[in-house]
Amino acid sequence: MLASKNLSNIARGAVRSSQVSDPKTHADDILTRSYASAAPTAAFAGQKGPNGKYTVTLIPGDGIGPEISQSVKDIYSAAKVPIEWEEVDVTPIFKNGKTAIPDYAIASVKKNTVALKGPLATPIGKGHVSLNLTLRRTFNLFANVRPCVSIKGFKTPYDDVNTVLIRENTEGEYSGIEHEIVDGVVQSIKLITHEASERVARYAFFYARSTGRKRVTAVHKANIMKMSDGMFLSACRQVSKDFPEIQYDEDLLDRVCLHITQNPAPYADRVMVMPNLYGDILSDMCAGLIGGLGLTPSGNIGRDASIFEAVHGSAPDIAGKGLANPTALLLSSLMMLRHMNLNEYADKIEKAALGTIAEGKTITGDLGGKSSTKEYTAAIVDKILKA
Ligand SMILES: NC(=O)C1=CN([C@@H]2O[C@H](COP(=O)(O)OP(=O)(O)OC[C@H]3O[C@@H](n4cnc5c(N)ncnc54)[C@H](O)[C@@H]3O)[C@@H](O)[C@H]2O)C=CC1
Ligand SMILES: O=C(O)CCC(=O)C(=O)O
Ligand SMILES: [Mg+2]
Repeated sequence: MLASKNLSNIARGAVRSSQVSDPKTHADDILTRSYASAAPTAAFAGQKGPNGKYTVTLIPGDGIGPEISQSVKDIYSAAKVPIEWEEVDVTPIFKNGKTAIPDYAIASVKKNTVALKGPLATPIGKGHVSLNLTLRRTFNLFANVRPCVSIKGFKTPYDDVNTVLIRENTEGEYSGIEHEIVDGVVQSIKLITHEASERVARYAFFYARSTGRKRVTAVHKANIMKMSDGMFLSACRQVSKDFPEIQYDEDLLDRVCLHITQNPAPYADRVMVMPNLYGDILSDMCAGLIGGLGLTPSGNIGRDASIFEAVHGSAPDIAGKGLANPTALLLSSLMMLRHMNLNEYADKIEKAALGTIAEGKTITGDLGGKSSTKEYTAAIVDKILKA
């Protein structure tokens, strides 16, 4: 349960959000609200140093991570964002026979309470555990907020996608509890607790309230996973009673996939909350509706720290070629700025980035353009300097 102090911070967020835009459905009008990150607590949203700047941990990551992180750094310098980056490398070390994230990297996030993270690659099958999941668990980043909004200037079958998906981020199918019972038989445990389900459900209702969304939909497969998803639903139902002004309903994951791809418009009125794996898959599917993974941000929100990262991975197929689209990481960083209450910087950068895409002259290959990561970044920087 969130402390009452935190409730009032969220209420303040609600006032800010309702002031920034009216409830039209055009992408232009909803963007600011959609990339909002309703902070669970302002007390843990960055520490300002004596020089007036915030120190933020930066994990550049693997594959395209360093390229897109450099792009964010260049854009932040141009926009004079009062942030000093504390760059850390999370290449795993071996500690007590297990893979671990280096202590100094953990200490940096703990101290700064806010981090921006590039993608981290995870070996398939054998090899070290996902460091992304390790970070989420280490800092108890219980809610993964994944907004997905149509981008003006990039034509897709729909121009009115505006979904917000909140994924339980610490357990479920991602618990990593697996064992071989006998030769040829493996068991993988989907762990669902009432506590974690209630916590993420409460966050989803807070988020809906503070961003002007009128409904929370719990997405599940409780027809099949009667006990685990059943418990997730019972926690959501219980929490919904505390938010009488927000409508609550439930829908099956497969049906949601069908309906969103047929017509995403009705989903613009709500927040969808769901167990871990469903959120992982559904967020990539939604990204496909707006032009791909180069465009979708996310925030891993906890009480003591928050880590912002793109929905996408390390994109090994294009790494090191200067082709990556840095927009997803940039938009994640804007969620971070709003989380830190640095809204004016976020607005300035968002306008320049989305304006560059809308013009369509200097865009990356995934959006049908011919520009490199650096050229696209330079176009955004140019817009910021001329603003
Ligand atoms: N949060 C994280 O750090 C995540 C890490 N991963 C890890 O990343 C590695 C690669 O995973 P994949 O399945 O290949 O997924 P991926 O998301 O890295 O790539 C999927 C496709 O989208 C494209 N793409 C992704 N980001 C792009 C960008 N910014 N600009 C242009 N195109 C982009 C890639 O080129 C690729 O064709 C794996 O080791 C996986 O475990 C995957 C997802 C999230
Ligand atoms: O940790 C990973 O390698 C993949 C995680 C992932 O796909 C996600 O969080 O969306
Ligand atoms: Mg994923």
